[in-house]
Amino acid sequence: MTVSFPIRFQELEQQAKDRLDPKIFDYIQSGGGREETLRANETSFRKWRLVPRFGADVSTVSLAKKIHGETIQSPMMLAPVGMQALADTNGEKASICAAHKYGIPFIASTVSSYSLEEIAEACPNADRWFQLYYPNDEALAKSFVQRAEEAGYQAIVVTIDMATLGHREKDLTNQYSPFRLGKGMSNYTNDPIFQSYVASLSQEEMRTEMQKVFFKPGLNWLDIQELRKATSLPIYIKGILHPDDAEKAVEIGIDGIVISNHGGRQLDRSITSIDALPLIKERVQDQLTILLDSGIRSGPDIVTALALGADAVLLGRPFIYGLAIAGQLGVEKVVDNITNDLTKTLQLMGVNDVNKLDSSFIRHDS
Ligand SMILES: Cc1cc2nc3c(=O)[nH]c(=O)nc-3n(C[C@H](O)[C@H](O)[C@H](O)COP(=O)(O)O)c2cc1C
Ligand SMILES: O=C(O)C(=O)c1ccccc1
Repeated sequence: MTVSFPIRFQELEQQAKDRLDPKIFDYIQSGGGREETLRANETSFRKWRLVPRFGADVSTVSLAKKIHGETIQSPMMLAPVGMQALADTNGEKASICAAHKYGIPFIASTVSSYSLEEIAEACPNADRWFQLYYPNDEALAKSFVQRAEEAGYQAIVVTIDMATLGHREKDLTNQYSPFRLGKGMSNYTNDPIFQSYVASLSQEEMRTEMQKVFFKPGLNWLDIQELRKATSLPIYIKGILHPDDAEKAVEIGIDGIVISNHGGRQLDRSITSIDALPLIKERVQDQLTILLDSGIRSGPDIVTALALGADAVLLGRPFIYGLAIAGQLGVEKVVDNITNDLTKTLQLMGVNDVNKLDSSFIRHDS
């Protein structure tokens, strides 16, 4: 019997669960602490209600967005997710090609299964951004950025919510650590600087060395300012939730932010992204690009984020589940389904261009 590709998120998750090793599934699905934020990510979208208007011709709907002068075909991107070979052997190489089919950017993680060069080569015309876990080593940080530039990446996304790994109860119970298994090291082992550090070390010692440079709990605004000087690529900061931090990003010439609680995987009881958005937007207005993730599952979720002032959203677990179920085709099905939902949502709201969304289309259900 062939099982049809799931439409509902719950079924997507269930089919991925059926296919994956239980510990790997738990690693992907779970959140930090008691998973309060993970749950809130979904429920807080529902506190917003859409207010449709009548009279616009919605026979066609434009989803295209301009981000830094580049057009993306719909207001979404694939979020940086590490170690995608856990879901499918082709990992990031499958996901980036799926993203390219839909004309949306793929954001490659620092801890991807394949190196940033391999990912770029898998689909050379794809829009690609590089997510940086700022290493606790200046030379390595510079080298990552330089390699991303050389491999045609169009932006750097610095993730700032990883001072330490979240206290993930499921992974701790399962005693599962992708680090211990040596996953997600390709960008390190293929780096000339990293290679010079580990030349005479055993595999085991190399893994320890990688973990040592991975976390930079002392990461601060000066580091970001230095990075600003070191590259001419647009820089995004991912993990912003406070308006003061968004304002600081503007001050030092950052191009954009990703409002994110890391899909509820880091700080439990964190504010949700959609709840953080209104005050951040009020503070920074259009001074930088605003992206948002954590809990995006449907067309109405995307419309809510855009109506409140986001320029585009990032998809995390939904596309990873698609990848686990059917590789590249699975990612395409997920993007296709969410895109169709978005199109219909806009038509039913009387909006024929995604750029026309604003706060008049939304009301808080209090
Ligand atoms: C398995 C997994 C691995 C992730 N790895 C990274 C990563 O390497 N870098 C990063 O910035 N965010 C990482 N994230 C967070 C995502 O970029 C994104 O913020 C989050 O998944 C969005 O929430 P959602 O899954 O509810 O859509 C990861 C998320 C998951 C589920
Ligand atoms: O699991 C994560 O959310 C994540 O970002 C990560 C952290 C360490 C290694 C790989 C991915």
